[in-house]
Amino acid sequence: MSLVLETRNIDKHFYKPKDFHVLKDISFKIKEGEFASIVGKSGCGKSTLLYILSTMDTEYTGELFLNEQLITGNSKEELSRIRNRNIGFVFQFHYLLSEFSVIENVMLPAKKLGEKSPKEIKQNAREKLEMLHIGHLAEQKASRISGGEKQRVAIARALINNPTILMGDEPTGNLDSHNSENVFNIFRRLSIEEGLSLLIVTHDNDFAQRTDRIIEMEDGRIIS
Ligand SMILES: Nc1ncnc2c1ncn2[C@@H]1O[C@H](COP(=O)(O)OP(=O)(O)OP(=O)(O)O)[C@@H](O)[C@H]1O
Repeated sequence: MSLVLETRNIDKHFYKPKDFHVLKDISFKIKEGEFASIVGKSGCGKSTLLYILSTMDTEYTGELFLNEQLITGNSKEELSRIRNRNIGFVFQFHYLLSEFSVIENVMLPAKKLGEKSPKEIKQNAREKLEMLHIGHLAEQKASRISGGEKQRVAIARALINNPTILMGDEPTGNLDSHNSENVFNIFRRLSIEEGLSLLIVTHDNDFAQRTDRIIEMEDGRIIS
């Protein structure tokens, strides 16, 4: 099975207000279709790590590979293209554009990538919404749907460019247990049926326990 993500000896310091060694020798691999979680106490470096893995932060040492290609050292423009095409994101807060319809929100990352016609993008967006059982909401304004539905729209938006990996920072952090369960089941199905890899930062122990692998962090290190 191919490797989707690999880190080799990633280290990072914050230098302001004083030198702080936030990530220490982080090395791990995520395979195709693997559903992994990152856990650890508040402040241990989970979000900082995710920011690097998502290619948004380039201020680190060590190496980051995506789909077996070294991407550390690539230009900002190249990283932006790689990110758009290969990585989907889901956050605690959905960041939908409230005045846009559901389907317009889902279409945005594909429009930004600019590789398909508007008609094709709309068709793909419809398919993603159907897959998440919210096809009937396509023409609704994003401000008019429930919190659980918004998070499903955010997942559809994250999937629109058919990424190889979906990364999440507390994607169930703002949801009740019923909607969290829904999101977990969607992620599980995506890993099994679509071969999507998932790497999810979570404080939800129940959620983490049911993923394929738990990456546990403490004080900037992986401890298990
Ligand atoms: N820009 C920054 N400059 C300096 N220190 C920072 C910066 N960003 C984060 N930190 C510090 O780095 C440490 C790790 O932060 P990070 O947000 O990665 O932790 P976390 O494990 O995601 O925490 P939480 O679970 O609360 O979200 C914290 O001590 C934080 O205060």
